[in-house]
Amino acid sequence: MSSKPRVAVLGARGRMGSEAVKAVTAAEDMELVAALDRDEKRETLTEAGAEVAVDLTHPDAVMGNLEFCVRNGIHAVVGTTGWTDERLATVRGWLAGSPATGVLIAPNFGIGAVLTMHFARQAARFFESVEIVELHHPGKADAPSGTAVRTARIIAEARRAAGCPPAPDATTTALDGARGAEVDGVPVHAVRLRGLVAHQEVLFGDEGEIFTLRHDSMNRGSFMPGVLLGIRRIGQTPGLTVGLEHFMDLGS
Ligand SMILES: NC(=O)C1=CN([C@@H]2O[C@H](COP(=O)(O)OP(=O)(O)OC[C@H]3O[C@@H](n4cnc5c(N)ncnc54)[C@H](OP(=O)(O)O)[C@@H]3O)[C@@H](O)[C@H]2O)C=CC1
Ligand SMILES: O=C(O)C1=N[C@H](C(=O)O)C[C@H](O)C1
Repeated sequence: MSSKPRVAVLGARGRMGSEAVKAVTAAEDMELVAALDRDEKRETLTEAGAEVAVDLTHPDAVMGNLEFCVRNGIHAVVGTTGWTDERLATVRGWLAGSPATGVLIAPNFGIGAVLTMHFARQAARFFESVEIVELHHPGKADAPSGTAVRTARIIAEARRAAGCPPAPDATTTALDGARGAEVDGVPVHAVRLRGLVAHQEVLFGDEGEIFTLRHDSMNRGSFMPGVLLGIRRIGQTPGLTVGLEHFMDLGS
């Protein structure tokens, strides 16, 4: 990769993409060479000589974009949501055919959001109960958020490893959705409200105490240090990396 990575943004007219265009343009150690949105052809990436593509599009679009990038040896920094184990396995398969290429999938670029997940992993085994509430702007396409799904999986994995029993819940009758969506055994509640940007609470409870981890992104600029970190590191990180924490030297 060049000493100044040549960067393209996909989804460049969107809420996140337009911020990323500004952030990459303002960063002195990288160069914006393409800004693509819906209906613009992916070949622009190769024509522009892009070395890193930042995908901030839509769950329906991201797989096609990534296949193109990996096939052409373009590293990818992905914020777009909609990830399942099957999708991740497909990306790993593409990368097997292009072993020098790196793909970072970051459920959340917010440094505080990554720390929330890190601390949630540590707290998970100490409390009987855990639930997640994520709160977002009403323009969001997917529910629950990718961050909430990832947080729930991290918590569930830590609780399984520690041999924790399921959280107590005496509910026998409920309206559909009243107890949220169950992600790996963790209830996740999604709020969509005008005025919000991106927020999450992880609630841990035990006899006589509640422990709450909360993160608030007040604007989309809050995600940009994480996006730039991903661009700076992905060229030296071949293969699939899931989660920005792997670039943050957090230790255990
Ligand atoms: N990881 C993180 O930290 C964050 C991740 N996100 C995620 O990023 C994604 C984008 O979010 P947001 O910016 O709010 O969404 P927006 O809808 O504002 O932006 C998405 C942009 O991508 C465009 N687009 C849709 N399909 C394609 C395509 N096939 N090729 C190129 N561009 C396309 C859209 O065009 P059109 O409007 O015409 O559909 C739009 O301009 C979501 O999945 C969201 O959850 C968001 C915030 C932070
Ligand atoms: O769509 C959003 O806005 C966000 N999407 C990501 C998610 O689904 O977790 C990250 C952040 O929550 C903002």
